[in-house]
Amino acid sequence: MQQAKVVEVSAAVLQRPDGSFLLAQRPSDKIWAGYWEFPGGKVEPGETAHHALVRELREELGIEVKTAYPWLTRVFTYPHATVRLNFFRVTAWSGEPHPHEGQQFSWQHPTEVSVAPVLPANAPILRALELPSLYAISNAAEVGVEEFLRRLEAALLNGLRLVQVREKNLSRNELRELAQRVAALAHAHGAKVLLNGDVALAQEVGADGVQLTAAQLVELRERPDAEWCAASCHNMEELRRAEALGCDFALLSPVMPTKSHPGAPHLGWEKFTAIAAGSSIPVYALGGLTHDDMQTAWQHGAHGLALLRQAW
Ligand SMILES: Nc1nc2c([nH]c(=O)n2[C@H]2C[C@H](O)[C@@H](COP(=O)(O)OP(=O)(O)OP(=O)(O)O)O2)c(=O)[nH]1
Repeated sequence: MQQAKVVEVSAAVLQRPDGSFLLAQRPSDKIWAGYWEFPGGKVEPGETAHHALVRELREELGIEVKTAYPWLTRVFTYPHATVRLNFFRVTAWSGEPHPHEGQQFSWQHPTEVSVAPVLPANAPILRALELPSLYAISNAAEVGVEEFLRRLEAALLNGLRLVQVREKNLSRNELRELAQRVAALAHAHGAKVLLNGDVALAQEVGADGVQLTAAQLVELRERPDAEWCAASCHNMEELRRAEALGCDFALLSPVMPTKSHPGAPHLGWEKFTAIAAGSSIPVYALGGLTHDDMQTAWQHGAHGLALLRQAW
């Protein structure tokens, strides 16, 4: 049987420092006219996805790309074609975007998109944009619960918006109480909380979702019924499982040697990129990293950083 041709497309999430991003309305002479999309277009023969991105933004918006990070790749089958959408986050450019092809533009915020309809392939992309760059993992047993909650509040005041409660050394009752307190505090600051490994307890304490362990990924046949579901991955196979299960995002670790597993093998950035490149879901880099590694993580295809001790 002949394989259907896949059309390569580059699309830009132009992001301003306040987190808003640009959507454009498809012109009346194109398929899916009137639908909202990220600026971009087809990759031409001989071009890389990055070249196509730079060319399309010059032609469509009249801007020059200064900084573009490879982000998500999504294959989607429309009645007219199967497309591979290579999304980049564009965080710096010169010039002011102008509609060179008569399109409407609109700057939107991740949690309150007010234009419709958006191209069908783009719904998970909009959801991914709700995820912040930093994912902080708890270490309450190590520093003490009260001290941890003090540090959590300071971090929330400083803009932290995504937290994982991961405590392997607490009893179930201690964990329940801690998770309830973390969820209450985080929600008061508009942050989300995921609980490691326990879907039922996550629901019970009012967490926003669950962080599946690699072992759970192997066992589960269906995505747990949680608003947010993430997965802890260490290789390509686990990341593919996380995507197939419908997880919203993944952690990929350990990128660098860690204090908790001295001498254990680590991925390094090259292998991290080889695994994360082409992922359809956001991937956070975890293991032996600090706040200073954020840009390096973005350059290697990560959505952001997950930090444990370094977060607090
Ligand atoms: N630009 C863009 N295309 C998207 C997005 N989401 C999505 O499914 N697509 C699909 C719609 C189209 O099938 C394909 C892009 O093709 P296009 O027709 O816009 O490309 P183009 O600007 O190079 O057009 P043309 O000159 O060949 O007419 O990708 C998105 O966010 N941005």
